[in-house]
Amino acid sequence: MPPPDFLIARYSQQPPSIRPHITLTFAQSTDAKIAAIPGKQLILSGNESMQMTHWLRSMHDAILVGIGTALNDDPQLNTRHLPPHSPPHNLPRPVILDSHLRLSTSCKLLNNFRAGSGRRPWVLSTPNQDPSWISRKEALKQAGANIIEIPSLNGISFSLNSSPLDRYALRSYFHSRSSAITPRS
Ligand SMILES: NC(=O)C1=CN([C@@H]2O[C@H](COP(=O)(O)OP(=O)(O)OC[C@H]3O[C@@H](n4cnc5c(N)ncnc54)[C@H](O)[C@@H]3O)[C@@H](O)[C@H]2O)C=CC1
Ligand SMILES: Nc1nc(O)c(N)c(N[C@@H]2O[C@H](COP(=O)(O)O)[C@@H](O)[C@H]2O)n1
Repeated sequence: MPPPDFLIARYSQQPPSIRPHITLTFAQSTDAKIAAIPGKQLILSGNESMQMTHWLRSMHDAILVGIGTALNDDPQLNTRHLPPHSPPHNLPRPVILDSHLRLSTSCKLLNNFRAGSGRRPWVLSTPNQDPSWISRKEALKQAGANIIEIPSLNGISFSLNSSPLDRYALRSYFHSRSSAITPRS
């Protein structure tokens, strides 16, 4: 089964050659909320909407979330709601913004990677000489994460003209929006 026509029409265009193609998505309640109480994942999407999200995931190179989302939701960021297909649907590369390397070594993203059912997660962090940061870096690498160190003062900048992801040849990414990550033009 292919993706719905309206998604094919929108996403079959080649991504622009200079800037990456970014899709920003979030599910919102009728009273404009995207999250509930801390520590609890809030499922807002119904079945059809969730399936559309998974089609979108299959059509992007990567999916970007903040560490707050990774810790709160322990997400999988895969395409498991799509009908089985041969060859398998494209899985987006999970990319986590995590300056202090708080990601758990036993999170589902790393478990799925080690089980062969998910891509290796990329953790974008800020280099640090603190021994505890270095030891967390080693533990996460051991668990399968690719730690990408990006010097920054006030958080990793995602200016549309020079995203750190450009350097890693990700031409499209799917940005699951939380409250904290906002794109700058
Ligand atoms: N309804 C929906 O569609 C979605 C809801 N959510 C919800 O959002 C909540 C999590 O939100 P938050 O923790 O506020 O946001 P978040 O998931 O973006 O995490 C915030 C943290 O990410 C890191 N971060 C973000 N941008 C960064 C940057 N440019 N450079 C370096 N580090 C950066 C910082 O450590 C920051 O404190 C969860 O409850 C989750 O369920 C998340 C995604 C989609
Ligand atoms: N499409 C959509 N609908 C909702 O109701 C949601 N809460 C989200 N959240 C995003 O999806 C991630 C969970 O992914 P998995 O189901 O574990 O694959 C979550 O972390 C948010 O980024 N999305």
